[in-house]
Amino acid sequence: MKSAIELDNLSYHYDEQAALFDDFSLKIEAGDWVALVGHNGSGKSTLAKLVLGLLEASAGQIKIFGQELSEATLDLVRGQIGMVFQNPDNQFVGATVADDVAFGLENLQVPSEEMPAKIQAALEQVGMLDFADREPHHLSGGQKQRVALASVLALQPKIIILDEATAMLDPEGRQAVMATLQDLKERYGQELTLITITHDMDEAALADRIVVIDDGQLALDGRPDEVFTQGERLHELGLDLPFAAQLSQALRVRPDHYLNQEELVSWLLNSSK
Ligand SMILES: Nc1ncnc2c1ncn2[C@@H]1O[C@H](COP(=O)(O)OP(=O)(O)OP(=O)(O)O)[C@@H](O)[C@H]1O
Repeated sequence: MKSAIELDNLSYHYDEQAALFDDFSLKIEAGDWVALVGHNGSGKSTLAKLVLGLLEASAGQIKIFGQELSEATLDLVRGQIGMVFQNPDNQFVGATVADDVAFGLENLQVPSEEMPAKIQAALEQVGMLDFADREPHHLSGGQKQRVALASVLALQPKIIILDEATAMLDPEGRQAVMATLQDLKERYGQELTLITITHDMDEAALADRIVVIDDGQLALDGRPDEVFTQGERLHELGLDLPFAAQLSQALRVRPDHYLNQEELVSWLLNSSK
């Protein structure tokens, strides 16, 4: 099976600046949920923009499902990738939630009789169907991001990139967006590749794989349990451990083993019996 995203020996630098990426390679397999983490300015958003063809690499290749990204394939490649950004308020064009989801479909010239079903399906998948006739600007931050996700889902992308999509949300909104992503992964399985760019390690813990970038270099790469047993290295990279891992370390529960929240709760319940 072809990788969803393959970056081969990529180089990129902004204007007169030194190279941000120099001979950078990374493969993301279809159906994976990858959390891309790293301190401020490490290159995460730049990487997303390169993948979308919004920036052009000075050397190397980008392949999306085996298709090389070039001027000729740009539209095709972009059609397979949906993007949700940080600021929920900058993503709305429609007067109502339904209009907003319709906008992308209109751009794709989807016949008008097919639209209501597609809009309904997309809003249902993010739990926002009851809000179809509301004005987007009157929703909470978490609801706005779920609508932004519905607008992307309606276009049936194979890859969705969320660039710090929960950074401006309160804990409840963040939780709702993450639960929606978990539902989507369950629903679509191998058909959907998710990339979440985040500073929140509790969010990163939900992914199948965590890729840590440090000044354009691949610093760590592995499953959450592999990455979170390297607390000191993460600290050097300007990152924290998830809360459950911090607590289990403080309690000295299996120091060489990463416990997720459920495992920690079960350990605490057992040890108090
Ligand atoms: N348009 C630009 N022009 C010049 N330099 C830029 C531009 N955009 C980003 N940079 C620089 O490139 C580097 C990587 O930025 P990027 O936004 O990719 O990092 P990031 O990991 O997404 O950061 P953050 O976590 O703060 O969002 C930073 O040093 C940044 O200052």
